[in-house]
Amino acid sequence: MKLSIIGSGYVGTTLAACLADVGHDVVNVDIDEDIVATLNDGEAPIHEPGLDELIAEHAGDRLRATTDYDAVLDTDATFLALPTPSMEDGSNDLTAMKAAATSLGETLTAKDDEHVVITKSTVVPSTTEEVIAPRIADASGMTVGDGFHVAMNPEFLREGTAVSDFLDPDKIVLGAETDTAFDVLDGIFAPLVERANDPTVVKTGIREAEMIKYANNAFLASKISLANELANICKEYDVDSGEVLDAIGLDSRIEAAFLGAGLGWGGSCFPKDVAALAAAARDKGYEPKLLNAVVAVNDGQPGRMLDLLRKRFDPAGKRIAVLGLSFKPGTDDIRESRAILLIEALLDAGASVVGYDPVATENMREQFPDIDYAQSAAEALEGADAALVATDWDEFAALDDQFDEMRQNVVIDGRNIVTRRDGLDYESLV
Ligand SMILES: NC(=O)c1ccc[n+]([C@@H]2O[C@H](COP(=O)([O-])OP(=O)(O)OC[C@H]3O[C@@H](n4cnc5c(N)ncnc54)[C@H](O)[C@@H]3O)[C@@H](O)[C@H]2O)c1
Ligand SMILES: O=c1ccn([C@@H]2O[C@H](COP(=O)(O)OP(=O)(O)O[C@H]3O[C@H](CO)[C@@H](O)[C@H](O)[C@H]3O)[C@@H](O)[C@H]2O)c(=O)[nH]1
Repeated sequence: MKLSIIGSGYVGTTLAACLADVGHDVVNVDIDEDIVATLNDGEAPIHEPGLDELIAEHAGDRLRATTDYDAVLDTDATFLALPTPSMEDGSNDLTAMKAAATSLGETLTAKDDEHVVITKSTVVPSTTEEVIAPRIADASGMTVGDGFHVAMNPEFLREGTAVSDFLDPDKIVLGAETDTAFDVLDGIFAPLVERANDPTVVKTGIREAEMIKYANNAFLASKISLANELANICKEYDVDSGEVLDAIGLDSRIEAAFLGAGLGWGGSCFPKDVAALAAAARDKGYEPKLLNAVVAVNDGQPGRMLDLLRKRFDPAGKRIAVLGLSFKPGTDDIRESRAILLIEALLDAGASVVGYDPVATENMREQFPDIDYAQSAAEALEGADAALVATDWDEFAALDDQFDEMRQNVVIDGRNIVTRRDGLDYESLV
């Protein structure tokens, strides 16, 4: 099939490369000329394992990029993969979605055959039908179901494993209200389903598809917060929370994934999506009590880590190494990274901070240009009074005599990853 994708960030680029790989002709439309040029040069505009290879293979053939919306005219369907960031009250900022819907509608006036517009972005229930579809209708002069159709296909990929998550998903959720839309969605995903490891295809309504995405992320974030709360209680009773969480994860009704206790969840999705779902609930007069608590537990973890440091000494005037700056291992993304909160708190307390991360240093330097950055964990530890471990990069598990170069031997582990050794004043957050 011929497909267009508006927005070529983490999701749009992965979607484009993977859909080209399963055999479709794909064009990416983005307002960012640099991203378009990078894609047309056969390179990935973002850092994701396997993405460079797919783009190098298909660019100039089944995959191209442009800033010109007219490219959608030669396609059967368009995905909207635009950002939906948080506004002050947590609700979605739909500026990019609205702008893209209007541009798309204006373009579709020149199209003779029917077109299917698929929301890929994470949006609260009713957004596709009540915000996006009316804008396309107004700008195109067409009506929903006659000239164009709308659909919703939420995305569950994780950063760091985006390509493999997309090409081998647990489930594919297709939300639509018309047979035409479902037929087009079937045509798009059939070659992926055939190649993947038997994913379940969930066919549902548009609002249900929108909600499934939020429910998925809310559940995972809640699971981590519950693991953190249990681990915090374990700590009070000198109980090994790792053993407890591993054991409950063996229950097939609970499952081991996302029980990793520690500094909590960050990234571009969980904080934004839990906030948007809570804001959407409040908008309808329902106070989301459990989600509020899930956020509160998450927000509390960095402060608990600082308390463990303060138990040893006042950080004012001390040199503190923060190991790990990205929001999770395997990515250079620092959005909503817990390390940001630690660094802010340390600076507020009058400490001097040296940060180290295998790949995220340059991104953190934009946020904190005035702290020190080390080229290695060993360099960060040299002369430090304490080390705070913020991200579970594998290399931190292997640290050993590098700790000998610290001025004081305090190590507070926010991810329970450092191997215990003699001579360290080591404490895990959980
Ligand atoms: N990043 C993830 O891991 C992930 C996973 C699942 C779902 N999502 C959701 O997918 C959506 C997109 O997220 P992302 O991380 O890919 O965003 P992103 O910020 O990485 O990319 C968005 C792209 O849209 C482009 N854009 C903005 N306005 C435009 C316009 N009017 N016309 C054309 N292009 C325009 C930007 O230039 C940018 O390249 C969000 O709703 C997000 O919540 C993200
Ligand atoms: O047991 C765990 C697992 C994760 N995390 C933290 O949770 C955050 C998010 O991690 P992860 O879910 O692996 O990364 P994301 O790329 O943010 O992916 C989430 O957000 C995406 C955007 O919506 C969804 O598509 C994915 O399904 C969903 O997992 C990170 O800060 C992790 O450190 C924990 O603290 N403990």
